[in-house]
Amino acid sequence: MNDLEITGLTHSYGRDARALDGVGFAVPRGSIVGLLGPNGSGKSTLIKNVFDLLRPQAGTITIDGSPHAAPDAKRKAVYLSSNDYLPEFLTAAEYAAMIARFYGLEVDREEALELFSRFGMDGRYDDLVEDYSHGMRKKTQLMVALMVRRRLTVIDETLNGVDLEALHLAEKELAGLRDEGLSVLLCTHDFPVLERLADEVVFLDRGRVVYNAPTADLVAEHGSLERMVYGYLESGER
Ligand SMILES: Nc1ncnc2c1ncn2[C@@H]1O[C@H](COP(=O)(O)OP(=O)(O)OP(=O)(O)O)[C@@H](O)[C@H]1O
Repeated sequence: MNDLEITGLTHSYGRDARALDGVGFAVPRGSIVGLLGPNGSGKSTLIKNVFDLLRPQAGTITIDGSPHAAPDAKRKAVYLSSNDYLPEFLTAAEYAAMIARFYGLEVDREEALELFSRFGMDGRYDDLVEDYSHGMRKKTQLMVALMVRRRLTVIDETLNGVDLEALHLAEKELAGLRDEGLSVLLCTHDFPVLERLADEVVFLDRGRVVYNAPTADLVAEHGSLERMVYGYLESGER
């Protein structure tokens, strides 16, 4: 069973070259899949298609077996965007309650406070987002996703900008989601994080999948994910 399955996904903006050109891969249930690619390779376009913010021009996307635009599919996935935009006029508690309500859930305040404390934000849960630093906003996005614990969590470079301690904790929390049988699509350029955490890696370039294999196989073949990526980019294969 796949929590996310993409086949033949194609997307062009206007008449320019295709941002996505027949992309296909899956996020198997209970796994963490890393999504890698240089700037402009199509990662954000792919994620926007998955969350129905852009319409696929060809191809299919299913979430837990349902077409991605269906309400039941949307309820099963949560998206952490690469920016740190949060409603400034809400407290984190109000923001968490609002996101939870989208999924028909209620936040357990004790659990939320405990999470905030573990992520180094003790006593800040009822403060306005307006007063948060960039890293605190990124951590808030992550913690809210951990509170709602959806079948599929898609992280678009959200971990960039959090401090080392929070990153370490985030890795443990994401591994915890996997241990519960939930899935994560983790878009990051942090090669060591992917090598530690991702079961599989998808490497995109110019809207096409270049590599899609278990991380251990890619590391065994290329020495490291970093060498795989830079080796490919420096080669004449592009
Ligand atoms: N709104 C848009 N209008 C026109 N072209 C776009 C638009 N958004 C993205 N593109 C183009 O589509 C291609 C893929 O962009 P996309 O943002 O999906 O890549 P990315 O892998 O997420 O890049 P980055 O790592 O820089 O965030 C690029 O060539 C980009 O210029």
